[in-house]
Amino acid sequence: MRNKPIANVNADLLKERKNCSFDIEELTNLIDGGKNQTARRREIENMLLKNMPFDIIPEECLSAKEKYENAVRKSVALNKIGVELVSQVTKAKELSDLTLTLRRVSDAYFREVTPFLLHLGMFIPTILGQCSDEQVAHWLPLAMQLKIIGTYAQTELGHGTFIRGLETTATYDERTEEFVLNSPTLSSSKWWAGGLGKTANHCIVVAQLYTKGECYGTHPFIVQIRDMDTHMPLKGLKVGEIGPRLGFQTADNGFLVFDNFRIPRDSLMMKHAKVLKDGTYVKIARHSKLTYGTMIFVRVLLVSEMAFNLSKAVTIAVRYSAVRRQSELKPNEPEPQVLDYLTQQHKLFISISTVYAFQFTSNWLMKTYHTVQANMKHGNTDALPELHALSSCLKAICTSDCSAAIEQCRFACGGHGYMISSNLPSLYAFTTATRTYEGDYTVLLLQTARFLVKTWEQVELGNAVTPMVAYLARHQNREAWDESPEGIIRAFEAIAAGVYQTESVRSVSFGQSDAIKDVMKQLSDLYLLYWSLERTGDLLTTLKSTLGSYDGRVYERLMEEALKSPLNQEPVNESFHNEPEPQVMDFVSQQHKLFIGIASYYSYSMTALWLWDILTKVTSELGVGKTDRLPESHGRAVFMSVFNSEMEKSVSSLSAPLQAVLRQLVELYLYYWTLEKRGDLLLVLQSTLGSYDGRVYERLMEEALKNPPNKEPVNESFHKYLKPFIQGKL
Ligand SMILES: CCCCCCCCCC/C=C\CCCCCCCC(=O)SCCNC(=O)CCNC(=O)[C@H](O)C(C)(C)COP(=O)(O)OP(=O)(O)OC[C@H]1O[C@@H](n2cnc3c(N)ncnc32)[C@H](O)[C@@H]1OP(=O)(O)O
Ligand SMILES: Cc1cc2nc3c(=O)[nH]c(=O)nc-3n(C[C@H](O)[C@H](O)[C@H](O)COP(=O)(O)OP(=O)(O)OC[C@H]3O[C@@H](n4cnc5c(N)ncnc54)[C@H](O)[C@@H]3O)c2cc1C
Repeated sequence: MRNKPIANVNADLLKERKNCSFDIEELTNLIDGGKNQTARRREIENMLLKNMPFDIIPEECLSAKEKYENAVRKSVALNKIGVELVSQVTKAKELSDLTLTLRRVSDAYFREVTPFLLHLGMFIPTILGQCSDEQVAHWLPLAMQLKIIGTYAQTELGHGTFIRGLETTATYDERTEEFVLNSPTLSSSKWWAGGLGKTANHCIVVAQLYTKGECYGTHPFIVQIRDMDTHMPLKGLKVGEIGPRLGFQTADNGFLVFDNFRIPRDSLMMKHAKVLKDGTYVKIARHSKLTYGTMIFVRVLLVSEMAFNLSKAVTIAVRYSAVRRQSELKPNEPEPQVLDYLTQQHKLFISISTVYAFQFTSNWLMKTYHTVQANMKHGNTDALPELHALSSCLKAICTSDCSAAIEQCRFACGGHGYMISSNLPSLYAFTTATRTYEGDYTVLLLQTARFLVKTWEQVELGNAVTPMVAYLARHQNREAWDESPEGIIRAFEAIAAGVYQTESVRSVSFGQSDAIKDVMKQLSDLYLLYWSLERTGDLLTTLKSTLGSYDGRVYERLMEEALKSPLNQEPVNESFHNEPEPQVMDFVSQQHKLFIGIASYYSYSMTALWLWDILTKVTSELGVGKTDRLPESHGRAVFMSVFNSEMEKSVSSLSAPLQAVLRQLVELYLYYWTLEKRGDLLLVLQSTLGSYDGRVYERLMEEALKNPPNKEPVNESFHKYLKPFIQGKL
């Protein structure tokens, strides 16, 4: 399909392609993983092109409800083909290649994401990773053939990061051999699960397991949540869509609240722990964190997801930069392509290199993941902590870098890059979420730091550490290395850079032509040089700080530095004899403090008047006394208003300079209290998160309930597409 010549190609693009120093097909094969894989991908693309419904109206022009229904329509058509293709596969490797190809190609049909993303990305992997063999045999075929549609509900209104703090309870009732699910508080409402709002009929629920009066911590349960025929939510639970968000608009992220909702005993996913009929808890896992396994898997997946998303963004930006011409550099000559500007290349080339850094590292990380999994099957969990640390830091960095790089690509496309139709805003909205979900950036980096500190302790004790962190031992020389946060950050940057360089060299060392090797080498060098320049500060061996020295001799160093000061080279400065002492007003730093205050005063006085209107409105709308701060605000408002109007009346007979000073006093009063009481004014922020009273969860839930998709219990796309599809009638 793509290798056929296309008519009417822009002349500048053609020229750029002709200038290419290597065979594009060869690089395509490298990216796909070989010639056969390229051929297979094209075959699947052609099949989808023939069979997939395209958008008639662009997705972005539809209402939220229409967007969702359109996404279901396309997902069902795509999954029909996917299920058919999967059923023809016999080998595990073929299945993983096919899944990856489908994942990549399917993206072409969605501006946003499919409501089935969680089914594919987390529901199926959790069945594989958390179910006993018998449970896998039951659930996996149903899930693979999409007879059931699932999602993964771990996060709650009150907790996403701190999993041990989840509040949903699953209490075993040995009389009926059931677990009883409850959401004891508002903050325990499940929140965020993709596909939960409208699409899924099953859900993995992570809850605190109680049996025989004891709590055994969080465990995953597989739970049916909607009737398979009517799609109505089952009795004992409340489920809905959480409301509009930055991206993921077609993923129907949902909430779920349990009220004594009963599920059979074998709903507990029993690979790592089980509860016997009589309620006895049996631990099977050799490592307490194996129930977190799906998260590790998805973090590994996300590295390649980021490579893919950035590759799309940078392809868009590079092609457009070849087409776009701007500014007359020489009179009567054509304007140059923006791609020719060095500053434009600076924006784009690092993204290209980053794509390859991510993709090579991702291939390596996935192999490492499978090796660790294979070892764990034989009971060896030794490598799990390192895999957790590695997947955490690589996930954190690549998601963060990827969304920043996509923003650069958007900047590189000027105003047109801001159009939804450029796809750059959607790519950004999708990738910036990845920095938060599946483990927040900071939190995951802290997990890695924890591992590195522990490893460092082992190095200090002279114990052996794994090859990946062996460089810590090599760098025991204090001059080159230290255990400061900067040192730790430097350490994991070294890991990432090291993997990229070795993996890219290994991947291009056979088969590939010299031309490809040259380009890969250049990209690799660019990546390393770019980041060493970006992080020059971290790479400095001394911190140039009296306070941060390794040996902690803070006071000695402060004194040594003080003694070096030129002022200390003479016992009495000549100004003592000759110059008058300056007024503090003459110090620039003092003027800075004062003049900013004066300038701010003028600008804020305008703002204060504006805020005043709002404050009055808020006070009257909410009613005095509704919160304990409102009476105070009211009193303050009366003072302000009386002072303002009374002063105005009385100053008219005074001289102009005095009038001006008194007016300034009024404004100062308003300004002072506006700043002092800005917390109260937050009432105008229109934010569920930033309200003055801090009723965050209540407001999130209130807003979610106002959400139009929640006005109908079952969306019509269920009857039109989902039901016929699930029942094999489509
Ligand atoms: C037709 C088309 C075809 C399509 C094909 C399908 C392909 C689809 C691909 C799509 C790709 C992706 C899409 C996915 C979409 C996902 C959407 C988002 C989903 C979610 O967000 S789900 C929710 C995720 N939530 C989180 O990630 C929560 C983050 N929090 C945590 O992970 C943990 O709570 C914690 C921060 C790690 C802390 O945990 P805890 O308090 O229990 O632990 P401690 O800090 O006290 O540490 C104790 C000890 O445990 C070690 N440890 C922690 N975690 C792990 C782990 N995961 N594994 C191993 N060990 C772990 C930690 O290191 C400590 O060890 P130590 O004591 O130091 O030895
Ligand atoms: C688009 C999207 C889709 C999602 N899909 C799902 C889904 O399908 N299923 C699901 O279960 N969840 C899902 N989530 C939820 C997601 O996993 C959580 O939002 C994520 O894990 C972060 O947790 P949090 O929201 O509680 O953030 P918080 O932990 O509240 O983070 C807030 C701030 O506190 C900081 N912080 C928190 N803890 C610490 C700490 N220990 N040390 C230092 N700083 C800290 C963070 O760095 C951050 O700056 C989704 C989220 C999004 C945005």
